[in-house]
Parts: sequence; structure tokens; C-alpha cells
Amino acid sequence: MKILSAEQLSEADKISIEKQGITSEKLMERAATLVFNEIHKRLQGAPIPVKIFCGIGNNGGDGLVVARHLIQHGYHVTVYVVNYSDKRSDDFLSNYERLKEVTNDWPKLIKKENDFPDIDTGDFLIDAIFGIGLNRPIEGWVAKLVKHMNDSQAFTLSVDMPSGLFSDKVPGEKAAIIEADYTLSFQAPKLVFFLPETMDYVGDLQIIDIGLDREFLAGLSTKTYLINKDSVLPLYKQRKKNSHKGDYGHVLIAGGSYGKMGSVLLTATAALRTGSGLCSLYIPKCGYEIIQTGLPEAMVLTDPENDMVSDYPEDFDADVVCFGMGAGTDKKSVQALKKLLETSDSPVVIDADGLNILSANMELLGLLPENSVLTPHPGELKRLIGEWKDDFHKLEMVKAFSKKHKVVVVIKGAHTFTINREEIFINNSGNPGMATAGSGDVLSGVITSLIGQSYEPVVAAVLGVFLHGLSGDISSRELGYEGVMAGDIAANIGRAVKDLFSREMKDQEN
Ligand SMILES: NC(=O)C1=CN([C@@H]2O[C@H](COP(=O)(O)OP(=O)(O)OC[C@H]3O[C@@H](n4cnc5c(N)ncnc54)[C@H](O)[C@@H]3O)[C@@H](O)[C@H]2O)[C@@H](O)CC1
Ligand SMILES: [K+]
Repeated sequence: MKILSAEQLSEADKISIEKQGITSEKLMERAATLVFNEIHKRLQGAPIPVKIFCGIGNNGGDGLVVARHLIQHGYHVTVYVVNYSDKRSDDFLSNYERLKEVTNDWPKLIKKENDFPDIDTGDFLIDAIFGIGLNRPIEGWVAKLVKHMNDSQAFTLSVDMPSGLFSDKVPGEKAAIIEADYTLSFQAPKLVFFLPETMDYVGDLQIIDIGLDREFLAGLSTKTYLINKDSVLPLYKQRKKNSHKGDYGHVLIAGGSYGKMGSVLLTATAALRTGSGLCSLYIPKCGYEIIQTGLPEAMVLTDPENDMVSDYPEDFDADVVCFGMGAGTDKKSVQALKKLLETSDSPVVIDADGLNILSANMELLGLLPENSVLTPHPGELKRLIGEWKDDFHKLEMVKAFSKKHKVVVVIKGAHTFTINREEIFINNSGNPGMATAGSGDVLSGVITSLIGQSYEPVVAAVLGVFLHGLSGDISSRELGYEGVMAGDIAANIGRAVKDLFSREMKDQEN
């Protein structure tokens, strides 16, 4: 699914009005009626006080349309006009007039702090103050109103965007922004909905297709995508009946150290659960029995060292090598990674201490084969590329890093971002139950396995991240967020693959 900018959406709005031969008021009616439908579906006529806060632009116009429909359906609605300017938009004005069709109560005007209404925790608030037209931070009494709404703790639904959130930049530290419980956004997701610094304002997100011109939308160029089931299904390669284990890749996982053998065990388990034909591990001697007992399906090669890897078996012919989990950063392990990069021509996935070694020995970056996949969490990323000013700056820095070193970077987080040169793929599966030890080791195993099965590294990263999240969703459905352990995520990868083809769950989740 394409992620579009505010400019692209406004343009799509204009083109659709022209091509469909409708007025902008008609488009607003269509969009806002869909918002009403969603609210009505949830409230089911409940007699709770609904307070709608409308700005004076088109976002406010949407709010007025929603108000009209709610009043018509018998809801207890109070409409407030947040009069931050006298430049009311045409479609706001016509819908302001149309409220007369359903009520004699004119909207209450808010022009200063004294006009703020009392808000009870049990009220249902609709935030239609600002949408994608926001072009500067909210200030003065309007900022105070936003705080007043947030402080009320009342359930808040934002129309198109939580008011105060820009679609293309991170707000300042003290910015006034509605903390929505639910956001119903039009046509395409916006990047800020997924960034760590801004995602919390959005609450649960639903994108509503308001019927903008498909041809125009299809032709819009973007390098940023939201990844859901529909996006990954075409990437999946069916297994052939006439095949054998040699067709599904031989992966080599190198790493582990005394006390940290569980990490490589998880990675190898995940690789096999993702379908690798053969899985070998290169580990310190201390891990031999652990792996042979814990994962009889895997083969084990041991390093001369007992407690850490210090070397790499240069004549080993793997389809892909994964290095780093549990490896530590001792100079012997640095040597191991160096030898791997100098001697092997297999594609490489680098995780955890492998990344820390790269950060401390930047000259090794030059040895990475093209399209290696690096899977840092934010702390590892910071060590690798330096500090960023905000999330947008971070994305620019990672894109530059990806281009310079010709690598694919997977930034792990609530929404994992896969960055390949200019392109950004934002993952939309997964849940907070996956914030648990070893979850990242499993992800590396999944991605490594897919590369071994001949997926292009960037495809392996995007598909692997999605499957990993989906497996976490399956695990948490059974075990609850708290109960999920990394081993469960590894164990359920096969179910996640099956789940890709299940329509029913797809509709629920995306
Ligand atoms: N683009 C689309 O696809 C559609 C858009 N619609 C709605 O239209 C909205 C955009 O409407 P507008 O462009 O009128 O913009 P908004 O309603 O978001 O904002 C209104 C105006 O407020 C002013 N403003 C911006 N920041 C301000 C600030 N901090 N303090 C005071 N004034 C400020 C600007 O002049 C802006 O145009 C969308 O978010 C959506 O809700 C829908 O009605 C239909 C379809
Ligand atoms: K809004």
C-alpha cells in the first residue's frame, strides 16, 4: 500500500473531483459519510454524549457532515466550532448551513479559553480541528483546547489526522497534538502514523477508501510503502512437489558465546521453521552439546575457541551466512567476522554483536557483499550511523547509509522499517508481545532462511519481517502478549506462512 504525502493527497483530491465530475462538497460528503458509518457501526445508537470539535477548513467541514448524520440518527451531539481563523472554507460554510436541515441548535463557537466546554471521561469526542492542511504548530488558546481534550481522558476519534500532527515532519517537543484513541484516515496512510516519535498520537488506525481516482493513485510515484498481507502475498514462492532439501538452501549461522548459546539456537530454529533445506551452525566449542541436543535437525561446526567464535571455516559453501547473535565483541570475534567477509562470497545477514563489531570497526563495512542485510534495533543503529535529530532525519541518514554501503537496513521496532537505498517498506504486522528476549534472533533466522531459498535480499527482508510479525500475532492470540517468548515466534512461522492465504484473518487484521 502506498504511503502518500499531503501534497499528493490534495492533488488526488483535485483530479478525482475533475475526473468524476463531482463537486468538492460531494467528495467531502462521501468521505465524511464513510466516517459516520464507521462511528455508527461502533456506537450502535448508544446514548452517550458526542462532542464534535470542528475547525474552519475542510477537516472541520468533514466534522460538520459527520455531525449532521449523527444528529439525523438520533445521537446526542454537540457541535463546537474551533474558530481559530475567520477564513472558513467554502465546503465548511455550505455544511454549516446544511446543519439547519437537522437541528435548530447552532454550533457553539469557541474563540477563547472561557468558551471551552466541560468534558467528561465518558464523552465521545470527535476531533475534526485540523487535517492535512496543518502548516504550523497549534498555538495559543487552540493549543490549550487540545490539552483540555487530552486531559479529559475521553475516547477521542480523529478525522483524517490527529489535529496538530504534521503529515511530513515531526512536531516540536511541546507541540499540542490530539492523543487519539482511533484515527480514521482518508485513502492512504501517512508516514507519521508509523514513526516511533509520532505513532502514539494515532491510536488504532483505519484507512478509509474514499474512492479517489484509481488511475491517478496508481500512477503516483512514491518510494514509501506500508506492508500488509496483500503486499507480501505476491512475493511468496510456492514449493514445487518435485523438489528436495537442496532446493531450499543451506544456511550457516555463526555466533554465540559462553552463556549466550540460546541466541544462535533460536536463529537456527527460525531458519529451519522458515523452510531452509539445511542448517549449519558455526559456534564456540562450549555450545556443541547445547545445539546438538536442542536442535537435532541442525549440523554443528565448532571454532577452536571454547567460549566465543574467533575464526571462520573458509572452505564452507553456504548459500547465505548469518553472523552476530550472542557473538560478543571481543577482538577474536572481530577477527571471525573479518575472515568471514574476506573469504566468503555468500550473501550475508548481520545482526546484534555483528553490528556492534561493524560500528567499532567501520573499515569492515567496505568488505560487506552488495545487498547484505543489516538488522539493527535503534541502539545498534545509533552506534552504526550516529545520532539523528528526529525520525525523519533518521530515515534520511539510513537511506544515505544504505546507498553508500549498498546494503539493506532493517530497523527493528513496533513498526519495523526496511530501507533499501531510497525505498522504505513499513511493516504492519506484529504486536507488543514480541518485545521479548530473542525476538530479533528469530527475525534474523527468518530473513537468512529466505535468502537461502533464493529470495532477493530486500524481498527476504520485507517478507521475513512480515512473517515474523504475523507469527507473533498468532502466538499472542494463543498466549497473550505477556506469554509470548521468542521460541513461540520461531515455532509459529509455518503457521504464519499458511495464514498468508487465509482471507478471513486478513480482513480482520489489515
Ligand atoms: N484530500 C482529500 O482526499 C480530502 C480531504 N478532505 C478533508 O480536508 C482536510 C484538509 O482540509 P484543508 O486543506 O482545508 O485543511 P485543514 O482543515 O486541515 O486546515 C484548515 C486551514 O487551517 C490553516 N492552518 C493550518 N495550520 C494552522 C494553525 N496551526 N493555526 C491556525 N490555522 C492553521 C490553514 O490555512 C489550513 O488550510 C483533510 O484532512 C480532510 O479531512 C475531505 O473532506 C475529502 C477528501
Ligand atoms: K483531525
